[in-house]
Amino acid sequence: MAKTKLNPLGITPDPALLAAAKAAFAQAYAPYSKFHVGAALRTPDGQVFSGANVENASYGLGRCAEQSAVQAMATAGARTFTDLVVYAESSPPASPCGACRQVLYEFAPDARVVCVNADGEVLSGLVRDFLPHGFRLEEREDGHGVGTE
Ligand SMILES: O=c1ccn([C@H]2C[C@H](O)[C@@H](CO)O2)c(=O)[nH]1
Ligand SMILES: [Zn+2]
Repeated sequence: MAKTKLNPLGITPDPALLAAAKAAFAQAYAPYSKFHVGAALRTPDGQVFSGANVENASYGLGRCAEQSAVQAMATAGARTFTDLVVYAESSPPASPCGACRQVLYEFAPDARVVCVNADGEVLSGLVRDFLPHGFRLEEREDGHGVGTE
């Protein structure tokens, strides 16, 4: 596939991850924005975790789909992922917000991100492309937060 400005990785979403992201999308709780999003990621050993956006009457407490998926992964004991698919029906596809980029960067700065919509439009990049100079324990030399986890 030819690389485009929005899809520099020149990739299409993994079918299993796309199916999981669509299933999560169907469960999104977004009565305020009406903007449904589903996300699914795969760990190096092949486990798939998904999440949807979950909003709140106290708007600022809403949780994005990408963060929901990362929370599911971490809660299951997994600590990194190789691929993330984000599904929404917008054009261009939903792109992870700044907060999500930092949450993704914590666990998988080198993961591939593929954002896609119902028409198959793709927005892609590595997590580190979405968040240049991200803040991460392993990449710091000042000993910040070095612990046992
Ligand atoms: O990549 C994105 C972009 C937006 N949202 C959610 C946040 C909010 O619930 C709604 C509108 O921004 O969509 C996500 O979950 N992921
Ligand atoms: Zn977000």
